[in-house]
Amino acid sequence: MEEKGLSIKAVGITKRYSKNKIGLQPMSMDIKSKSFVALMGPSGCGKSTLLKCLNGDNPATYGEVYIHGLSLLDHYDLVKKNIGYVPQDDIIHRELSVYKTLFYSAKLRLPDGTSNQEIDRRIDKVLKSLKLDQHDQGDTPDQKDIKAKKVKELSGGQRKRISIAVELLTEPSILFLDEPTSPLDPETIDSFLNSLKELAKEGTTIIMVTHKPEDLNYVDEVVFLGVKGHLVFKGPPADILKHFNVSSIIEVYSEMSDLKAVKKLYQAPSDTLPSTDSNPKISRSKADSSLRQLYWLAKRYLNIKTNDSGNLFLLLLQPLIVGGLVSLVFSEFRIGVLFLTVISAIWFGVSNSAKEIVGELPIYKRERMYNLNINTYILSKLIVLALIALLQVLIFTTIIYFNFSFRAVSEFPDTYLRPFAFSVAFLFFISFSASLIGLFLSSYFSNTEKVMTVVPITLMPQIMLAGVMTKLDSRIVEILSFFTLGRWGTEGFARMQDGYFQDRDMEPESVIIPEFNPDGYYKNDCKCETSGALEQLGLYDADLIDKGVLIGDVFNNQYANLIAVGLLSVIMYLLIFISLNKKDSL
Ligand SMILES: Nc1ncnc2c1ncn2[C@@H]1O[C@H](COP(=O)(O)OP(=O)(O)OP(=O)(O)O)[C@@H](O)[C@H]1O
Repeated sequence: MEEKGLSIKAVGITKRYSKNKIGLQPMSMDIKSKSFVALMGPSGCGKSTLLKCLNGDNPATYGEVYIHGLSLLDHYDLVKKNIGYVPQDDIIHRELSVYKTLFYSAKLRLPDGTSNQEIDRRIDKVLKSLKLDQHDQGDTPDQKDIKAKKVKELSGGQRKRISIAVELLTEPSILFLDEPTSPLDPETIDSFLNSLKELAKEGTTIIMVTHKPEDLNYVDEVVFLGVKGHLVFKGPPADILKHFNVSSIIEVYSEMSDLKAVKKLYQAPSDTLPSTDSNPKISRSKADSSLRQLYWLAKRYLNIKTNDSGNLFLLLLQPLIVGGLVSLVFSEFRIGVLFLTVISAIWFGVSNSAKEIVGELPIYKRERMYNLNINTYILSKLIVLALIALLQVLIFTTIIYFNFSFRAVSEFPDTYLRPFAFSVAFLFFISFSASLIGLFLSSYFSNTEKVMTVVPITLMPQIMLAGVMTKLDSRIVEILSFFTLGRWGTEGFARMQDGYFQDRDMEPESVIIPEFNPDGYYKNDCKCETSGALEQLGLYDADLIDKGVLIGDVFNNQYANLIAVGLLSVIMYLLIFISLNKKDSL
């Protein structure tokens, strides 16, 4: 299949989406090395679909694509590093500086052991080749070098070029660009397309989706698709008007939006189709070195978080506000304080993580195509989110601890949140586990709005099934509560508080959180045995234990709570993995 001078050979490729929806009609094409190709056609005709079939992002249902003579499906792990791809969305983080964006991408993509000097050399080279090393017009000499600017300070066109620069760092032999000129003004388009033209001359084959007729002045070839994924033209730009017998590209667009006209000009493949069997999914190899990748992913993520100082400030303000409110609302230490402490820890975890994957989905997908390992990606998120959760829980617990040690229940002066270090550790575990819930939502849904709609729905059961609002007295409700952190967290935290006092052999009347009724607190002489925090939760319906639905003794210890939270975390981790894995190839 090796054919000299060819970068891409597509043989009888066809794309069908689910429900047999047509993506591409059968087509074949050869794309020569070092050529600059424009891919055009009316909206929705299948340009992005063709691009994704050629680069492996979403492979063809039937037919074969060969990259430098190697089958894309059979040798994906070999050929993927020759491919650069910038989808329609930017594939860079807005909070990082341009230099850090390129530096981390190089660390994540280039082979282990590439020196920092080599990385700097490549960064300078790609910035120069995309003409990003020059100051903007009107810049004063003391204005920031582009490398020091944050991505969010750049114009749309500059951002697009930085996305391309990320791809060029690995010196790919083929570059796929999906509508790179859309956000550019005419003057910038000229310098941008000239720089792509030079890149092609130097050896990079470029396939670029575009809607702009002017872009044809810069390319060597045009591939034109008509509606419903029909190939209708492939040739030099100078021939296109003659081929369609029209006087402007706009007329080509209007003709090729009509299915009848399209069918007349459709270029069906002449080659024998290699197979009519459905293509298998592309298999992706593991990362080069998972530990090294984990280090750079976590470092980049931490850098993104610390660079976004406004958001970091709000994250740390949360425990101050919520802790302050709990202190304000409760005049004494009651079961409600324990409950709200646990619910706050859950809230911190879920809200910190809910946007973290969905918000960078195009970046994740692109890096996954290249060499990203799903486990290292999830772990890198968890490391940084754990750090944030620890800080939040520490601030929150400190507020609760000091406030209620001053304002313990008047008749029971020993009653306030303790022991401090264990409380922080336990709440951190709950918050960390809640981060996994947030990450799961973030990995499952395809946009941030959906995730934010679902977050409150996820939190409600944590509140309702914790056994504080009401006794869990039906079998189904009790069983449902097993799947919430609210239940295991509140119960475990209550048990920890009770245990502390029991271990200290304190006077019975100082048992933590005396039960409150409208006439005051139960005193030792009438109700001391049921005055523990755990007893006040509506959990463990004795009836259900009698009937054998619950195994009372097994659940009745602190470890059971920790194990339950641990198990929920493992389930959540697996769900995140499955959701991310499903995004690989649609
Ligand atoms: N993942 C998908 N599942 C189902 N249908 C899809 C999917 N992606 C694209 N399509 C459909 O395939 C057709 C071609 O879409 P595609 O995005 O390739 O067109 P396009 O020419 O790139 O459009 P535009 O110029 O608007 O970007 C459209 O009808 C689109 O709705």
